[in-house]
Parts: sequence; C-alpha cells; structure tokens
Amino acid sequence: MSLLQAVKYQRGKLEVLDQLLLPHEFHYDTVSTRQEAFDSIATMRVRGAPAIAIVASLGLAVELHNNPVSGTSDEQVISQIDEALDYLKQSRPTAVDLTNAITQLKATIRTADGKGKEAIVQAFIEEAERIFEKDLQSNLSIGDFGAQWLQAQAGASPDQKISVLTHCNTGALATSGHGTALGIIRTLQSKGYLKHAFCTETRPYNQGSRLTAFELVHEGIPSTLITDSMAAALFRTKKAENNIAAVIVGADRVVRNGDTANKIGTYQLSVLAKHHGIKFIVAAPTTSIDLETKTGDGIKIEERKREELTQISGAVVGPDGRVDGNNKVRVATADQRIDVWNPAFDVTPAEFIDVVVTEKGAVEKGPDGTFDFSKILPKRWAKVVG
Ligand SMILES: CSC[C@H]1O[C@H](OP(=O)(O)O)[C@H](O)[C@@H]1O
Repeated sequence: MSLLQAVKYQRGKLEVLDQLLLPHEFHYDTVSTRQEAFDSIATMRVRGAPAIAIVASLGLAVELHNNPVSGTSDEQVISQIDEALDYLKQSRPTAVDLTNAITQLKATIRTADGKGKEAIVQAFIEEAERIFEKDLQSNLSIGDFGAQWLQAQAGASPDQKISVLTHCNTGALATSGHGTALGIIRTLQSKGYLKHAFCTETRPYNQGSRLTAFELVHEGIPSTLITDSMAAALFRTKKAENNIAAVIVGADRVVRNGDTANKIGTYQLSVLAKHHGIKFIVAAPTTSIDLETKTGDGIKIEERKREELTQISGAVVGPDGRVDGNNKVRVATADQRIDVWNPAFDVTPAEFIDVVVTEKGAVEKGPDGTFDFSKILPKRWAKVVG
C-alpha cells in the first residue's frame, strides 16, 4: 500500500499533490516560488491547516534555495523574506498554523542577523524543513494520546471496539502524514480498537467524500460515508449497534479558552454529540493553538466563492462504472441566481468539546469550564497570558 503524501520535498524541490483532482487523478504540481505556493493554497489544491503552513514555508524555502536574494545587507534580506512571508499569510486567513509558522520563521532568520545573507537564507530553509519534519511526529503523538484517552474514557479496546465519526479531511492529505483526527482513527485501527469509521461528505467542498473516503478505503479501514445531514439519524438509530463513542474532528484554530474554528458543519456535530452522549474530540497539533485570541468571537472566518455551492465539477463515470479522469464536467447544482452564504469554517464553543488532543497530551476543561493550555505550552502561555 503506497504512502499517501500531500507534499514531496527535497532541498530545492517541492511537489504538492493537486487535491482537487482526487480521488480520480494523482498529480503533483511542482511548486518553486512564493506565488506558486500561494496559488496552490488559495485554490485549495492543497488544504488542511498543517499542510498550508508546510507548503507556504517550503515553497519559499525552494525559491530562496534556487534564486539568490537581491538584498545586499542582512537587514535588506530579512526585510525581503518578511515581505514574502506576509504575502503568503494572505493565502487563507483562518488556520493559525500558517501564522505560527511565519512567526517562527521570522524569529529564526533574525538569529542569523549579522552573519551574512547566505546564513540568513540557510537558517530559513532549515527552519522550514523542521516545520515539515516535526508535523509527522506530532501527528503520531496525537494518535497515541487520542487512543489512550478513548481507552480511558470510552473503554476502547480490542475486545470492546468503538466506532467514531469524523468530518472534513484531517489525514495524510492535510498534513505531512498520518493526520490529526484521522490520525487518531489510524492509530485506533492499528491497535485493534476500531469497529467502524463514519465520515461525512463535508459539503460544499466535499473534503470528506473526495479525500477522507479515499484515505480510509486506501488503507482498508472499515468505513461508511454519510451526508452531513445524516449525522443526527445515524446517532439516533445506529449508535448502539455500532458503539459510536466519539466524534473526532481537526482544527484550524483553537483559541485560548478552547473555542475552536474548524470546517463548517463541525459546530452542529458537537451539539448532536452532546445530545446523544457521544464524546467530542478536537485533535490538533499545538501549531493550531492561538493563545493570543481569547475566545472564538475573535476568529476571522474565511468566506469562499458562491460557485462552491452552486456548481460542481467532476470526472465522468462511464457505463461500466469506471471513472474517466480525463473527461471532466462542471454542473450547475442550484439556480445560479440564488444568493449564497459560504463560510468555510464555524466555531465550536469550548462547552461542546470534551478534550483537545495535541502532540503534548490530551487537555480537558478545568472546573471553570474552559481549557487551560498553560501546562502544555508554558512559555507561550506566560508570554501571552502572563
Ligand atoms: C488537519 S486539517 C485541519 C482542518 O483544516 C481543514 O480545512 P480546509 O480543508 O478548508 O483547509 C478542516 O477544517 C480540517 O479539520
């Protein structure tokens, strides 16, 4: 079974899987400049909070590796790199991993200030590579902590397998590998704890039906696709027979009190989970935590173009049921005159979240009903919260 990789990288060369062609076509774009990285992110050929940060960082690293910087003084070079990072930050506003990576990269290049432009560029490239390499380790840890929490809180074991539901795509296609929420599902499967994984279609961009279903089937994980609107009926009529124990989702931004921005449709799943006595788990690396923002009210929610609701594009399925990836059509799925509201994310209040599972551990709410990330992020907490 081939490893699914959203990103392939070696110093000086970055290839990014065009996820808009999945699951019908496996095509990697070569990304060699900040502009190409920006376009890949903004068009959602690559998406997923960690993957966005990785492609932005490595895309600029490749540009800097292959093209000498024009600035002559260290100050000029640092300023040019800052400008490129500020440009990349505009590619998508909600996921905080990109902002956190940019903060990290800007701090790192300043440690090479005074050592010459080659040293500054080298420091940037090495930090961008660290961001990429660290993400996989983080996801494997999230998987382990998530499985441990479910073993303790839901009795998950090989003798008492559990089923879970997940939303959007949070797997190898959204990260450097393994995944966050889907990473916990992979770990549950590897430990023999998983009975079944349900995944939602995740309208309107269908990351669930196009990407998560692809990842689950690719790895032979027992799974079923449902529409977003079927979740309530699934919980009410099939929770017992499937032992549905948890909804596990990713995050684009977890703020200081635990309120979490994630793919649109996440909030309603949290309300349903609460109503049906099902645990609600947010799985996210600490790169997705934003301690600067106090509550979910402070999160900027990206709104995307109307055509994502009113039109779909896809490959033609032939009479024999085979997909013709070369023959694509764009179909109107609504009256093209209708007004459209298309927020890409919503905010789930901390009160509906049972645990935030990170690579540094599973964080539950304190007695005051909010999350305290000071124990897993002491330095950042002290710097921001005091
Ligand atoms: C580990 S992916 C986190 C997060 O990002 C996705 O959004 P998008 O596909 O628009 O980039 C989704 O909200 C995932 O849960």
